[in-house]
Amino acid sequence: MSEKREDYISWDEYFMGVAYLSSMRSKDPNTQVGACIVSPKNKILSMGYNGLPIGCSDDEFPWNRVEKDPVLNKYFYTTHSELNAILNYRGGSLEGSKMYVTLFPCNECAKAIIQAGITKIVYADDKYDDTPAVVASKKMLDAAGVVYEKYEFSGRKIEIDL
Ligand SMILES: Nc1nc(=O)n([C@H]2C[C@H](O)[C@@H](COP(=O)(O)O)O2)cc1CO
Ligand SMILES: [Zn+2]
Repeated sequence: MSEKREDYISWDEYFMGVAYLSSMRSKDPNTQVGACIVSPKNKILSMGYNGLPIGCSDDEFPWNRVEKDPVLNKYFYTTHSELNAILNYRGGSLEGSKMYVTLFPCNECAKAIIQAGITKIVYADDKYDDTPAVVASKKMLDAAGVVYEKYEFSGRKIEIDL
């Protein structure tokens, strides 16, 4: 009788891998973010990446970051991956679920995460940790009892022929 294979990916690699795969759909030239929401029983409930709302053309809206006029920058228009993952969910409740996300959530997404009942965040990168948005985000997540944990990179590389 043959044994089961042993080099299968872990739950964490699976869910963070899906978050990274989602981020690859982003049209943002500077930062691509992906999120994956998982039930307490390890079922994937939803995914999202940072992008424009439906009907707002990727080719017509701006992708700038540093224009003086904020209307000419992307920030007023892009929906963050975390909010998209929450909004993409078409099932019942996200109460008690976990979110895997490639970049630490901002204050706006933290509010949505808290209000959706998500109780744990696993994040890969925290490159904006010293910004007010992330400081405020952590303040709210702490107050609401949402646990956040840094993803531990396993070193595994996955190549997929598409
Ligand atoms: N947690 C996050 N999730 C996201 O989806 N984003 C998105 C918004 C922008 O489209 C992009 C950040 O652009 P930049 O400032 O690094 O050029 O990533 C940003 C953050 C940061 O808080
Ligand atoms: Zn956000």
